[in-house]
Formats: sequence, C-alpha cells, structure tokens
Amino acid sequence: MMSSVLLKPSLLKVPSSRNHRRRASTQVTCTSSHISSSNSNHSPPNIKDEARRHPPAAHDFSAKYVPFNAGFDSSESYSLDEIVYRSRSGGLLDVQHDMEALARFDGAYWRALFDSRVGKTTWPYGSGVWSKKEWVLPEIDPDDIVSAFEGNSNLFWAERFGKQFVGMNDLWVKHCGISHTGSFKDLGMTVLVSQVNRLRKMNRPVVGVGCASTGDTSAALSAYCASAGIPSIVFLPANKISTAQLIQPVSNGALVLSIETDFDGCMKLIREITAELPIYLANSLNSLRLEGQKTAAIEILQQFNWEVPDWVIVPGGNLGNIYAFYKGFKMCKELGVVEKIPRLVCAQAANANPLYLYYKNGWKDFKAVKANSTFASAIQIGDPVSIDRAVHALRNSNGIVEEATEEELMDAMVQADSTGMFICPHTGVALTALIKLRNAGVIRETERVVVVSTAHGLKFAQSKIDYHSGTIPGMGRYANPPVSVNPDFGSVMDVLKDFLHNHSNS
Ligand SMILES: Cc1ncc(COP(=O)(O)O)c(C=O)c1O
Ligand SMILES: N[C@@H](CCOP(=O)(O)O)C(=O)O
Repeated sequence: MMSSVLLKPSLLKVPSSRNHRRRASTQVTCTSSHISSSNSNHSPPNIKDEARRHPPAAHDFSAKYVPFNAGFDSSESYSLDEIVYRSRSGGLLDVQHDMEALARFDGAYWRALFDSRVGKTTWPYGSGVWSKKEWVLPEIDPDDIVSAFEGNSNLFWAERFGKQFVGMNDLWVKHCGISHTGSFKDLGMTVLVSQVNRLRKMNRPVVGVGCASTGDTSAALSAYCASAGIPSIVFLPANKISTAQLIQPVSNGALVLSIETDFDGCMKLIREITAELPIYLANSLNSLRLEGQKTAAIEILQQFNWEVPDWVIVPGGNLGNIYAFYKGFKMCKELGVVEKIPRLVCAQAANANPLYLYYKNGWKDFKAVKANSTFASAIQIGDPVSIDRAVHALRNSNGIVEEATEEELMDAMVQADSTGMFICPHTGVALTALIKLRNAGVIRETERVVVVSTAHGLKFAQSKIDYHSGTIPGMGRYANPPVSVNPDFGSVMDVLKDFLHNHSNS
C-alpha cells in the first residue's frame, strides 16, 4: 500500500477554472502545437486547452480486456485498442485494471482525489465518470474524451415514500435518469464513444457505431456520436419503445432502423452485422460500457461520505448494469476505499424474468424466455447477454432477485410519483422489489437502502397518462385523473369543498 509520504500532492491539486483562466491568458504563446492550432484566432482558451496546459502527473495505470471470470492460469488478453467483444471461447470479456498499480495509492488517496474533482468544470473531471478516469480508461488522452459531464446525479432522500409506503427512514433513490439523455446509459456511452473517437484517430476501421435498443442505449449512443461527429446506427424493435425515446436518435441524426421483431431479435441482428461491417458494437456486451456504468456505484459511496449502504436495488434487463454496480463496489473494497460491499437486488418485470426464474431454480438450467409486453418496456428482454455477469454479481454480493407484475410496478411508480418523484416504470419494478423484501422482513426498517432509478419519468409519460386516465384494464387503484368542471363559481366551489373535506386530516 502506498504510504502517505509517497503521495503526490500535486495529483490532488485541482486549480479552479478562474485560476486556470488567469494563468492561461498570460501564456498565450505556449509551445503546444495543439494549443496554437485550436487558438489560432487568439480566442480565450477553452477547458480542453486548459487541460492540455496542465497534463496530469505521469502514472503507470493501465487496463486490458480479459475473458470474463478467467482463471489465474489464463493468459488471454487484448489491448483496449483492439476491436474485440468476445473471448476465444466465445465467452464474455471484462476490462481488467492493473490493480497493483492502483493499489500503490491507498484508499484515503483515492477518496480525496475523487472528492476534489466534484462540482468543477475541469476537463474531463467535471464528469462523474471521468472524475474516476484512472479507474475507467486510464490511458485515454483527455483530448479524445467525448463527454457531456454526465454522472454526479442526485442521490435523493425518499423521505416521504420511505415513511409512508415501506416504514423506512433511510431510503434513497439514485436518480441516474436525470442525465444528458435521460438514462444511466450516458455513463457507459461516454466511455465507449470516447474509445471509438480514439480508434478513429488511430485510423482503425470504425466507420460507425451501432446498437440494438429498447430506447435508452440508442438515445445515448446517438447523442454522444452526434457530439463527436461519428455516424450512429440504431436497431429498434418496431412499436416497442416510447415516442420520447424514438425521437431522440431521430433528432440526433442517427440512422434509425425500425425492425419488426423484439429486442432479442434486434440484438441478434446487430451482432451479426457488426461481425461483417466496420460498425462498432455499442451494447453492453461490449465491456467498455460497464466501466462507465460502474462509476454510479462509486458515486453512491462518495455521496454517503464513503459509508456503505446495506442494500442497492437495480432493475435488470440485458443485465450489464447489475454487474457494473458490483464491479464498482468491489473495486472500492479491493483498493481500500471502503471495507465492504452492499447486498445487491436485481429486480425484473414478471413479463420478462429469465434471471428471476434462474435464481428461483437455484441457478440451475438457465433458459431464455420470450419476453412479453411490459410497461417497463426498456427491460422487455428475454435473452440477456450479460446473464453470466449478473449471476457472478449476485452470488458474490449475497444478492437476491425479485420480480414485479404489471400492476405492482405501475402502482409503485404512481405511489412514488405521489410523494414528489416522477420516475419511470423500471424504477417502479425496483420499488416493488423493495416493498416485497420489506414485507417479507428481509430488508429491515433501519437499514440504508438505495433504489437505482434508471431513466427519466418523462420518457414514459404515456404509461402514466394511461394509468391515471383509467384506460388500462384492471389498473388504476391510485389514479388521480384531472377533474372536469364547469366554468362557474358554484361548480368550482363544490369541487374544492369536497377536496378540502377529504384532505382535512392529512
Ligand atoms: C430504463 C432502463 N432501466 C433498466 C435497464 C436494465 O439495464 P440492464 O440492461 O443493464 O440490465 C435498462 C436497459 O436495459 C433501461 O433502459
Ligand atoms: N435497455 C437497453 C437494452 C440494451 O441494453 P445494453 O445495456 O446492452 O445496451 C436499451 O435502452 O436499449
């Protein structure tokens, strides 16, 4: 472990942008060719120029691809600059960091470094993902990074929902959906598109980037590609994603293919296509994505001042994210940042529940299912690519899998909304898991729980409209439809008197 004597305080110094700016303006004749080319018109330096003037101290951190869960005797590995998604045996890959190099710095060092970067505009550390750059893509040049300063999302104390619906005082919702494109996919996509940007500068054969999607991956991919000027192609199951999600890649200039199949069908097609054409695969089968997504776990610890919650509940579909959370927590423990990891819960819609069935069967005989239609449409997935990663995460975190019926998930979403949130149906799935585990006495009243909210509720407004207007057969217990009222004083007074009478004790 690195002793404090060896800590380089300069690594921790994050000059304020004002200081940067002042110094920069007195150094206009700086010798860097980058700077002179980008500032040939003598405009003030931008945040990337400033990052070039103050390169981070040299280090020897590195990362490579290895087969997922490879034994110690495996020597198979690939540079991150190779275009490879599968191991030689056809299994999943994982990004493996040089943990020895990282462990030369102790937990206190990493905590202080990460804390020093929060809330700044310093490139690229103003991003919640890139503020952990050394643990994400240590070798990428900050110039190649494509970032919207994603991450650093609100960890919301769900005081009223906690008290009213689950009898808890320490319930939190990590709002990963309050983000650039409205979902947690931004966290992974900034990493993947940055690496693509680097590969293209290295003249590697990447003409475009493609994904299959239930609506959120495609939104993130198209936005990050558009901001870097990289062509994107998205495969969407026809009529199975929300209008708000569909208009995102359309607006960002992606080639949008609407295909008469489900997500699993689109996933199969994109894998075949990316094996043939110089199109880089952007789904979470590509382990680069998970390096960005894992920073949400680190961020949760950071937001609790490096205290570890008891439980973290994550809605699961293609199952990359549950592993990403595990990996983030595990790295923090391995590097002495915290002393333990939370128990993980993966929550699935009962209409698309292959992981739940596998768990209930004691992890014997995994069978893909035909995913049925669900209001949690972004997790309507029957054959998740990261099934092995999810099982690993759950087994090693004493984890649990729960499921939610359509009525349960919609009721939970509506109840959460009634306490001031505006969440997506997938978060409703996670809240249902919480309600069930509280009722079963598995999660205790005094425990600290984080529910991961994965997308913005506005992307799924139609499902809320349908619920509240009573158009979903058998649903609507907590509906709060608008009241039609005649435009006269008496009619309005009648409605208000009823309202005040009903609420007089609340
Ligand atoms: C909103 C939302 N929630 C949850 C998930 C599940 O994440 P994962 O596929 O990583 O399990 C997805 C995508 O699948 C999603 O778009
Ligand atoms: N919900 C996802 C499904 C694909 O997941 P990925 O993480 O493998 O890209 C989506 O929004 O497309």
